[in-house]
Amino acid sequence: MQQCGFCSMLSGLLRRAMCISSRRGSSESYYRELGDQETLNIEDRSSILSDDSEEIIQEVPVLVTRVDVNEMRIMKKPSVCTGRFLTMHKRRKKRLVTRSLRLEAALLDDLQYGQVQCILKQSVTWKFNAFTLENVSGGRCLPVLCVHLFHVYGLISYFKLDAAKTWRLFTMIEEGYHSNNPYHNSIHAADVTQAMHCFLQQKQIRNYLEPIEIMASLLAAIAHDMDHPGVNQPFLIATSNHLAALYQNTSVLENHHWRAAVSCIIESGLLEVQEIRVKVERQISSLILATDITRQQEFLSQFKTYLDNNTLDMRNRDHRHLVLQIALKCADISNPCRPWEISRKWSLKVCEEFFRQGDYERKLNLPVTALCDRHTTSIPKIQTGFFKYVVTPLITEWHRFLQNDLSAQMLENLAYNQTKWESFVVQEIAEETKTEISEADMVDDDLETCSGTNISDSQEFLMPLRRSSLNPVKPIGLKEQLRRFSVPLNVFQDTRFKIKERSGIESTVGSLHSINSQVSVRSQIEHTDSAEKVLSTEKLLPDLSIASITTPMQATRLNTVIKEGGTWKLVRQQTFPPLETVARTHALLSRPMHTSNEEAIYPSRNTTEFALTLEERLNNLFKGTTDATNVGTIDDSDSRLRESFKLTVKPSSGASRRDSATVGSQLRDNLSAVQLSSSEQLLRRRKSMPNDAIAYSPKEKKMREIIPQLLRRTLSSKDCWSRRRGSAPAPVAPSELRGLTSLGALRHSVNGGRRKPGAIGTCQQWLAKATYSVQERTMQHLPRRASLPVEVYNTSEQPKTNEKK
Ligand SMILES: Nc1ncnc2c1ncn2[C@@H]1O[C@@H]2COP(=O)(O)O[C@H]2[C@H]1O
Ligand SMILES: [Zn+2]
Repeated sequence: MQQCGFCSMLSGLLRRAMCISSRRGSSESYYRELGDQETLNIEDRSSILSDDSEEIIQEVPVLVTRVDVNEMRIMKKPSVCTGRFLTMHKRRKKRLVTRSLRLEAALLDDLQYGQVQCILKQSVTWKFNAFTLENVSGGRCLPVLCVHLFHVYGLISYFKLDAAKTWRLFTMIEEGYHSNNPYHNSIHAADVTQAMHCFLQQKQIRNYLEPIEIMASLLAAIAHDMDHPGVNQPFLIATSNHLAALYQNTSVLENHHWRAAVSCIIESGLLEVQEIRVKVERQISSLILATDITRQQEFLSQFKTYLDNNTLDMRNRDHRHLVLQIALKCADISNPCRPWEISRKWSLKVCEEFFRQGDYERKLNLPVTALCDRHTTSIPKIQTGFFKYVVTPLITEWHRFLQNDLSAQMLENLAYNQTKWESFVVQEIAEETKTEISEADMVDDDLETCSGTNISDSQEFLMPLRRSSLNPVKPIGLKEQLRRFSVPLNVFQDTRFKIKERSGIESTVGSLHSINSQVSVRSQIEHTDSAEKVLSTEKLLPDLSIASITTPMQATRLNTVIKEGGTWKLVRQQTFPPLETVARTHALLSRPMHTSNEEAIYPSRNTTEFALTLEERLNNLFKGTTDATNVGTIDDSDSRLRESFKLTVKPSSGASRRDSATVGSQLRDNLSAVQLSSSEQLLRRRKSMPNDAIAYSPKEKKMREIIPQLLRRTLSSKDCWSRRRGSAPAPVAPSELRGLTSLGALRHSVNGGRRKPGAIGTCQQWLAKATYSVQERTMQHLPRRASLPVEVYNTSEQPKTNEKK
């Protein structure tokens, strides 16, 4: 149908504006243009637009953004232009009411169709760059890639999928990713999906797969990290996140990812045929569960056995499934195998996420996970370890299976990237040695200065060391800031990291963004650290994305998976600040001398009150019986949880004091163990203060005698010095000092009082080392922070804790 000049201009404008509504959250519009049935059935109300007002042209952005449909009905005369296009744009216009083009004018051009197509053409090559697709698709790389792949495989036509529903599903999954995660966001999902696509294209796999397996594999890759909170499983357990309770501390994240995926599939209504849906869901679940990196050894040895014995038969469904599991695992950790430019970007992002977790742990007074401690480890060190112990063993086997150009390319890139990071480690060590030598000189000076003073004054003896190493002077330049992140200088001296503006710390490529965030996170942390002597609850809230993992909408969706048709409700739970457990409250009440931020925050909370609240919450949680769905484990767990809840939640819980204390209170225990009644004064006391101004208890006196001796011994033995990055080595206190030094150790992670982990030889050992502090915490049965898991588990059958990632 021919359109008048005005109409074509208007339609052009509105067509472009429609990109906005499809940008985030309005899943259907993008795909409506493909003409699904629902769209074509729409009542034609083209009459709301007329062709007679010139001023409408200038006002279009305003009309589109501000005027609602009713107003427009009144304003406009019947239009002479009718037809499909106008029908569509009227529907879209509704959605646009809430958007402001003036605020987001740039979005008009954000979907660059030509460029998107160009990048999508590369989606079968290993050099594919998900970041580029993200840029040219206006931040929508995941659904754009997925729709493309579903077309490439002919899945839409084979399964007769509704195009709008398909788009909707991908949008829902995309929204399920936390865009504020540096690493676990929808770009990572797109990257893994593309890697999976590359693997599925290999003849050893492609020739044997059934369409349903292809669809399940792609969907599993797309959704494999859905709703990832940006922290690992041990963190969720330690902070008693509701998901840890829900999934019984076992593959918590993976369990959550697959359930989130299935809930989206159900809600999108994409797979209407029950039989297909059930099959797909089952496969997705098994594939996503296999991505639990702590289970790598298990899968790898199984795969190895087949390869060693040459018994892998791709005509066998189970064998095929194992290969798909391995493929997804490889895809998930394939970023080290990408070309250096892309790989480096992922490395920075994943480490940034780790370091953020470390910052949260520090803020929460939890032991800082070794891998996440920006003060004691570095990006190159993390990368070399991960590449060597986790990626290489898996990709080597994968190459043994594929034996083709793709796998050879992956291994080649991996080796190259590993060499790069190793060279940075070498430079880092050289830098460190230089710094240590110069700082050791300073320490010598300090010691000389101290030599005339009373050596028995342990606090003063500690002061110069702690001052220099733990409270470094605020950096001024970027170089210094980066140095303190333990990243070798030359990583950033690379032209890619050149700074355009000193103040803005802008880089020539986006990769510096992550470094900037590190810098900003770090400086933020430092700022708050120094600003708050006493942590308040609000300040403890580290990040909304973690605090509120599972948004109300997602929770509603998940309920359909967890308890289909039941009244069971997964509620959004505020994880931070941790809730007080009954036992914790009891312990606090029984020690009125101790003050904590929790006490300050909840002064009126008493045991019974809290128990009731908790009971109410749990009753809500377990209310109603349910139909068994495909998630039987949860059904089983419900009754167990309910039972154990009855057993454990009693107002006067007899839990031991140690069990009930938080890490924070352990610090207080340490202090009280040496009866430092005036500990705060002691910590602040300066040399100038006369010694006899404080009356020491016998224990404290003893400590004051022992500490200098131990310190002297420690300082004279270089071996005992922990290697701190970029500052004077701080003494590692022997076990006798544990009580006191844990104050500094836990807070500042100066390897304080920890055993030196043994040599690393396997993936498991590396992972164990990486999450060392968490393991230590688990092994010592240090108290978990308050909230659900503590109450709901029967201590006699405490579930096995999986160290995840
Ligand atoms: N380049 C990397 N360096 C260190 N760890 C990584 C890297 N890439 C992936 N990982 C970890 O490996 C895990 C694989 O599963 P996830 O994607 O859930 O989370 C990933 C990270 O924790
Ligand atoms: Zn992942």
